[in-house]
Amino acid sequence: MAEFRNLYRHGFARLAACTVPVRLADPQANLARIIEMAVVCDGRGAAIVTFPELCLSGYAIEDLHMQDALLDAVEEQLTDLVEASQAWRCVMVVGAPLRHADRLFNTAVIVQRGRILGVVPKSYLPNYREFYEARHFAPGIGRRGETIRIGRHHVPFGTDLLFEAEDLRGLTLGVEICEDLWVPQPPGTALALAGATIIANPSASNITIGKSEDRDLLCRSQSARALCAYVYAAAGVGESTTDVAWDGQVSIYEAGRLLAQSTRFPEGADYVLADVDLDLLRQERMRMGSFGACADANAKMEWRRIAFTLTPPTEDIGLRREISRFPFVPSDDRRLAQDCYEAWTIQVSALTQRMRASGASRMVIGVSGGLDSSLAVVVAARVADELGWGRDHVEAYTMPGFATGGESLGYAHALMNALGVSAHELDIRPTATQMLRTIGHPAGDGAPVYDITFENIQAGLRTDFLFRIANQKDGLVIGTGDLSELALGWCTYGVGDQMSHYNVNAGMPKTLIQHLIRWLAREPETTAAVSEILSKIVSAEITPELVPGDVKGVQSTEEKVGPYALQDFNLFYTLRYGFAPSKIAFMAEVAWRDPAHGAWPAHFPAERRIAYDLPQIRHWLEVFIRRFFGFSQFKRSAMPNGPKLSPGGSLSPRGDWRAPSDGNAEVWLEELFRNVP
Ligand SMILES: Nc1ncnc2c1ncn2[C@@H]1O[C@H](COP(=O)(O)OP(=O)(O)OC[C@H]2O[C@@H]([n+]3cccc(C(=O)O)c3)[C@H](O)[C@@H]2O)[C@@H](O)[C@H]1O
Ligand SMILES: Nc1ncnc2c1ncn2[C@@H]1O[C@H](COP(=O)(O)OP(=O)(O)OP(=O)(O)O)[C@@H](O)[C@H]1O
Ligand SMILES: NC(=O)CC[C@H](N)C(=O)O
Repeated sequence: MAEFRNLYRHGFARLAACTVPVRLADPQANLARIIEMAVVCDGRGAAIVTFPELCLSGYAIEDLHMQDALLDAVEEQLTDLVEASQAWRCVMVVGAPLRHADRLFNTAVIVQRGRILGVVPKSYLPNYREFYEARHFAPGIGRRGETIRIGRHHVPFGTDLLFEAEDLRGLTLGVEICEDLWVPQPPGTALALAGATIIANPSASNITIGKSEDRDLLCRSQSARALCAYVYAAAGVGESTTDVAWDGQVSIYEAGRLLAQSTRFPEGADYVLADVDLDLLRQERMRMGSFGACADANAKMEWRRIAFTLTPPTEDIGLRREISRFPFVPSDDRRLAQDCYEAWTIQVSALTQRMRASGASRMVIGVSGGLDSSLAVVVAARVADELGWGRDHVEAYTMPGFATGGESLGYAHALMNALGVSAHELDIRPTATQMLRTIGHPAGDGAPVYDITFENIQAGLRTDFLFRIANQKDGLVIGTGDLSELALGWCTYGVGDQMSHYNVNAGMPKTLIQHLIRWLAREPETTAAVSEILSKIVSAEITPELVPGDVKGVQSTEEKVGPYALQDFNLFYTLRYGFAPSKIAFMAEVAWRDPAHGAWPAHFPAERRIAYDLPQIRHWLEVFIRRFFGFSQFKRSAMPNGPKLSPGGSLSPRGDWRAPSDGNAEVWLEELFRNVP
């Protein structure tokens, strides 16, 4: 179990960004601080530990950089660092001034397990405003394929170095130094295109008002554009304040997302750790063919790939990374409100366009009193407003069947009335009974045989009625099935709720629908009557109501297909990143095992803040795999049009997800059974 819970086993790698107090021009004192930090970070299981620019000598020491006594001392201390590093697994990136080819370079020295793996010189030297680096250093740009001597070590030197872990898929390190990130074409871009997944930036970036935001923008955008992890370690305490000041901020980013950041102006040494997802980076690069095309266009350059063996930890060392319980739903209140607004606006604008373009004059919709059709009818009412139609152009039908509860029926009527749409009740039972009898089904004569045929006849007749009413009234049938149901195949195919003329909910995961309805209920534009009924609907149990309740209580959808919270989690990581089931299970356990850990989305009811343990996670993931890969693709391959909503993906065969309708789930099940205890 400890092995299963090890982050390295699931494609994560722990990175550290450190700032250490420097003593100006005192490499021995500085090495002592660096070693203290390395011991801490290595002990916490870090694979790569990045220190600030020129931290062995101090950055802001001006012409002292040209003193042989200092430069000799730097080399001596580096030799000591190499010795000390035999005790650790981590790769260290340490800033040092080094002499080479009759010049002085501002470099990063990459050290691991008693070996200097290479030395990367700073490509671009700032020599403007408060910076005078060109007075001391030679630019590293264009220096490739060289060897530098440090004490008795002869090691690769240049901007052409990539450091690759032989025993951890996807861990390739590239290094650039401070100003390198400020230029239009940072060396890190070429490094990433050549395969670096992690860019380390040892930096000495003095602080001025507002500069921390500028750095954040640069790091974040570089990590997004180059699809990499970006580690930024700035110099802080002890740097000379002769003319400037330092804030020692260290940060770790991944593909546009800030993973960890220290507070600024620490009093001494400080560090952050974050676990980056190497699978996510690899998957994103593989998926976005444009990344590969850009790499090909830059393929002229030659690279030296320095291999090293990491021997990552194998025990449970936790996961230093926030995994949201609801990947489709942000926890942050403002972000969630913004996402709900956007989802709602996308639905309204998409359906408005389709109504305009089709020439139809009405929307026909089945309203059950459940979540999906409630959202869809509210959208339809708003579309009627947008089109200047009057809400009577929304032909809403509630169609009680054999299992419709009084509560749902009441909600359906209340919602239709509160919205002011054309409200109808159409009892499908006589037709359904007739059909059951005609095909010789025992339920036609009242026998309690509640099988799939019994269920689907009801779902099918509702659809049949809606389509014929649409013909009769010049309307389009508005579909209600959501993304989560499509993922699970939880709908009745063809002659059933799988089909419509346009499905406004096709891109909407169930976990987001609940929040969107809560958000709509709170919106100032929503009338009190609509708001009240929406609040009731969102609190009710999710059920298709196709099987009479007196047989087995309310027919609970989640008892059958699993909690939507988990199934949306499974869907997100399967669809967006193609992660293996064992990795999804590992992440789900981190997210779900402790209700007290991590943020819940705002307004999420306290009584629903529950935990799932690994056996439950494994069980429902198996159900997901069987339904998603093994069963339901034929329903998606034939699905009607509807807008993509979430960056997590859509399931349209014309959009994010194409798959064979006659596939199977073997490879995923086998991986799950083999790798999840
Ligand atoms: N690969 C494939 N390619 C083409 N056709 C394939 C197929 N695999 C099965 N089929 C056919 O499809 C049939 C199965 O599909 P289907 O007829 O849809 O039926 P099925 O998926 O078995 O049942 C529908 C399920 O969805 C639930 N439901 C229905 C309506 C609404 C909601 C809701 O909560 O919103 C839930 C309902 O409770 C029931 O459990 C098979 O019997 C077979 O005839
Ligand atoms: N009693 C009903 N009256 C009218 N339409 C219904 C009724 N029951 C189901 N439908 C239609 O079939 C769709 C699927 O229904 P079902 O209730 O089985 O699942 P659901 O996904 O939970 O949807 P909802 O949350 O809208 O109930 C509904 O969205 C609705 O359009
Ligand atoms: N050390 C450096 O390269 C600092 C330059 C960088 N542009 C900064 O302003 O922080």
